[in-house]
Amino acid sequence: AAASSSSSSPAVTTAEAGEVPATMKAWAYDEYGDGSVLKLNEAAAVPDIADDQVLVRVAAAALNPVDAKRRAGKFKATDSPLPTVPGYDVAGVVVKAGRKVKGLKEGDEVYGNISEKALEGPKQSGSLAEYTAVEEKLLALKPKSLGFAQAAGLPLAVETAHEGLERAGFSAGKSILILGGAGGVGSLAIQLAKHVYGASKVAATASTPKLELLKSLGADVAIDYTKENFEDLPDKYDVVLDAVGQGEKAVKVVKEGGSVVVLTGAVVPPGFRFVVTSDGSVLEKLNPYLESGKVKPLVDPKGPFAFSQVVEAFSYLETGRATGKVVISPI
Ligand SMILES: NC(=O)C1=CN([C@@H]2O[C@H](COP(=O)(O)OP(=O)(O)OC[C@H]3O[C@@H](n4cnc5c(N)ncnc54)[C@H](OP(=O)(O)O)[C@@H]3O)[C@@H](O)[C@H]2O)C=CC1
Ligand SMILES: CC[C@H]1OC(C)=C(O)C1=O
Repeated sequence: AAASSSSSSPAVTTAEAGEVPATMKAWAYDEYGDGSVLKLNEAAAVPDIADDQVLVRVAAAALNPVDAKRRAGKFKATDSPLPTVPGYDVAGVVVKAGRKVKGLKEGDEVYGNISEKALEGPKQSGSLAEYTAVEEKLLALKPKSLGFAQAAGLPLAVETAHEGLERAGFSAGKSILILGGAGGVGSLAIQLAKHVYGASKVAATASTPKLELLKSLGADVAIDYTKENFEDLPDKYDVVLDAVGQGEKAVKVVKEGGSVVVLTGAVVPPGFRFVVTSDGSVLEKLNPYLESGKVKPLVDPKGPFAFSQVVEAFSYLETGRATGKVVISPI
């Protein structure tokens, strides 16, 4: 399921990129609810760009659980107004640049997580559309060795994994347990911990069919949660990264003075939770690892899903069984 390193032919040519229509196709919902509120709008307004933004012709997008939680109204108190075009992760081509944009130009192939704060005023017009407007600082040039679909599967998940490791003070020689190693965040957290940070030991949990995948990503120990409880095993870790919602169990296996980073669900001391901040400079920092294939995006083999299949793609994501990222491509 690991991404191929070949770059797929872009869905958007630079020539096409030069012509910006007034309307576009976009998936949207005007009320909170389950997947049935999602409708394909054939004539949505192409978003305007601010001075510090670029307009991206979307080639690929990826789904995140936060898209589904947001659509369910879980974050309505701090959400942007309805109607919403969902989608945080984008890969595509710059077709227009605001007058304060310095580092990007028309024709650049870019990728990123378009909402700086995932829960506080996320973009109302997201990446599940033909065009989206994004601040330059949230984007990076797409790694040349990755296709648009592979690149779209990185931003929010890899930024979360990176921020979690940074907030935990993870560093070379430390041990880590990753709860949910086969998911979008977990599959990248294993790779970052092992191949970027130089972990002494990476353990991760998944169900039986995914254990070999965890090892292929860099895990030294793959724990089958359908057969044993990690909290009953003798091993303790410098850091535990919880991408499942097992914060109360996670604290039982952290070493004295260690860190428990919780991405979702209950938090008990010494655990802490954070919400990812989008930052293009993190993608730039990781670029050598991504270009070389030392860190690979994992695109769930059930995809990439066609743009017309977004509802089906969300249904699959919401089973909680996705392996890596659910990607929508081409758009
Ligand atoms: N705080 C923040 O900023 C962020 C929070 N999150 C949250 O983190 C969580 C994970 O996100 P993401 O990785 O994108 O999710 P995914 O949908 O990609 O996770 C799916 C994976 O979870 C695994 N999984 C499910 N249950 C368990 C379990 N009990 N033990 C081990 N693995 C399990 C599945 O493996 P299997 O089939 O083997 O069970 C599957 O491969 C979500 O709740 C998300 O909302 C994500 C990003 C940012
Ligand atoms: C409270 C964590 C929330 O924020 C993101 C980005 C998720 O996926 C969540 O569940």
